[in-house]
Amino acid sequence: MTDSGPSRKMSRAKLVILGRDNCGKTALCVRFITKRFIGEYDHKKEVTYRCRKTVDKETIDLEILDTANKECVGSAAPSLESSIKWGDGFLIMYSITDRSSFESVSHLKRLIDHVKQTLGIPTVIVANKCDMENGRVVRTEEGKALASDLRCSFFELSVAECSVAVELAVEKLVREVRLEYQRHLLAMDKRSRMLQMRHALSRKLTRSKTMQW
Ligand SMILES: Nc1nc2c(ncn2[C@@H]2O[C@H](COP(=O)(O)OP(=O)(O)OP(=O)(O)O)[C@@H](O)[C@H]2O)c(=O)[nH]1
Repeated sequence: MTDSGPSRKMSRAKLVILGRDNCGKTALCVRFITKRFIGEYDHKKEVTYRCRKTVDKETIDLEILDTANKECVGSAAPSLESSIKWGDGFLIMYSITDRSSFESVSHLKRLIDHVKQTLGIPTVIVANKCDMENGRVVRTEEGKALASDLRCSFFELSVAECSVAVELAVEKLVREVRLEYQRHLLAMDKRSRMLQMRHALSRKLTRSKTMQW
């Protein structure tokens, strides 16, 4: 997140896409950036995409980290933690056709809270592959309930079938990151006002002591 000068608008944000292997993370990134759905990708590499988008009439430069096949335990954990430290906002994905991907959502959310050492980090949960109704093993209600427990926004969509739904989900995350940025600025302003007041008060006290002498 960075301040773009006097207007204090957020000009950049770093988003991290998390989720079990094969849930559609790369497909979502590519869909968001190019509006295209491409069936198969190289699954081995972690990639950072850069793009400029306009959300609510404000332009923003996004860096989107597509994490590769990461679990929250074992040898991949330190690298996952460094990706989380890097990010401003998180999109956790699962596939409605893979229960283990659904089960990893809460582990990932807990890890985000732990690494960031605070609650309320902008996080959106995306249930993917809703075009595969025949293979569904996670009900929409389960996804909604989990998102509500974890206090995250929730989208069920098909990256394969709907570009607009992908845009809505990522834009929601951008809005949440912006809101957090504004909150952070307000807190900083408040802190600096308090410090100014404290300095002014201590100067006044010193002056009045000097006068007594
Ligand atoms: N039917 C359907 N298939 C999808 C959808 N999204 C992704 N896929 C397919 O799911 C498979 C995995 O997609 P990826 O985008 O590579 O998944 P990933 O999460 O990046 O996988 P890893 O790189 O292994 O972590 C590919 O064969 C995609 O074509 C979807 O909405 N519907």
